Amino acid sequence: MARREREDVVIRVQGLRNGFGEQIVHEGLDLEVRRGEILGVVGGSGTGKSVLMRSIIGLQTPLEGSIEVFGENTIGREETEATNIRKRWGILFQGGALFSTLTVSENVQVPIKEFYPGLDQALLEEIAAYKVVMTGLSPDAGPKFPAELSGGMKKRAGLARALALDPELLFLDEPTAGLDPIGAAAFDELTASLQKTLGLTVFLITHDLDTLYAICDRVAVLADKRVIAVGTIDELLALDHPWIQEYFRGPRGRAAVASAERAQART
Ligand SMILES: Nc1ncnc2c1ncn2[C@@H]1O[C@H](COP(=O)(O)OP(=O)(O)OP(=O)(O)O)[C@@H](O)[C@H]1O
Repeated sequence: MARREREDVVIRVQGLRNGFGEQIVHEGLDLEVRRGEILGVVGGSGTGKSVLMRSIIGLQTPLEGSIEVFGENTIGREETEATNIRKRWGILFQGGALFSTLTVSENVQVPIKEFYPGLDQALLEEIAAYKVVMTGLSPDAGPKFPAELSGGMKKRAGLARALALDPELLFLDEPTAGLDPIGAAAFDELTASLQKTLGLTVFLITHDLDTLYAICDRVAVLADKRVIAVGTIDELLALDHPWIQEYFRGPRGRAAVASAERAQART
C-alpha cells in the first residue's frame, strides 16, 4: 500500500473479533477512519459500538484481529509504550464521566498531570481555563463542581478534558444523548468548529440522526457483528440493507433530512 495512503488512515481495524463468554459481539469487523474526517458510528442498541471504541483505545482486549492507531498497534501494548499514542487522542465518554469530587478546572487538569507530571500549578490552571473557554463555557465554570452544571455544560466540560492534551484524534461516545434539540445542535456546531480549527479526526458514536446529517463526513453502520457499510449518507441510502433503509428513511430519518435542508437553506 502506498505510504501516503497509510498516513491518511488514522485508525485501521482488521478482522476484529470480540466476545463475552458465549456472546460474540464482533466477528470479522473491518473499519478505517481517515485523517481529518468526522466519522459517525451507528447501529442498533447492543451492536457493539462502545465495545469497538473500547477496543480501539485499548480498554478491551479483542479475541482476534488487529488495530492500528497512527500506524501503531494498540492491542496488548505495555502501558508505557502505549502512553505516546494515548496522549495523541482525547475521549468524551458517555455522560461526560467527570470526577464528581473535582471542579471542572481540576477535571481538565487530570490528563495533563498524568502525562506531564511536575508542571507548575499556575500553568496547569491557565491551560485548563483556556480549554474551558474553548468549549464555549464561561470562565466561571472552571471552579464549579459537576453537580452544579447543566447536562449540556457537563458535556462541554468533558470535551474540555478530552481536549486537554491538544489531541489529533477525538472519540465521542453519544455526545448529544440527553440534550434538548437546541443544546444538541449547539454541541454539534461546537464539534464541527473545533474539528475544523484544530484539524481533528473524530470518531463519533451516535444515535442522533441530526448529528449525522449536520456534521459527519461519513457514517459507518454496525450490524450483524461487523461494519456492514461505510460511506456518505447518500451512499448508504443507495444500499438495500433493511436496517439502513429503516434507519434513514423511517419517520425520524425523514425529519432529520427536512431539518438539514432547512439549515442549508438558511446558509
Ligand atoms: N464488560 C462487558 N461484559 C459483558 N458483556 C458486555 C460488556 N460490555 C459490553 N457487553 C455486551 O456487548 C454488547 C455490545 O455492547 P455495547 O455497549 O458496545 O453496545 P452499543 O452498540 O454501544 O449499545 P448502545 O447503543 O445501547 O449504547 C452488549 O450485548 C453488551 O451487553
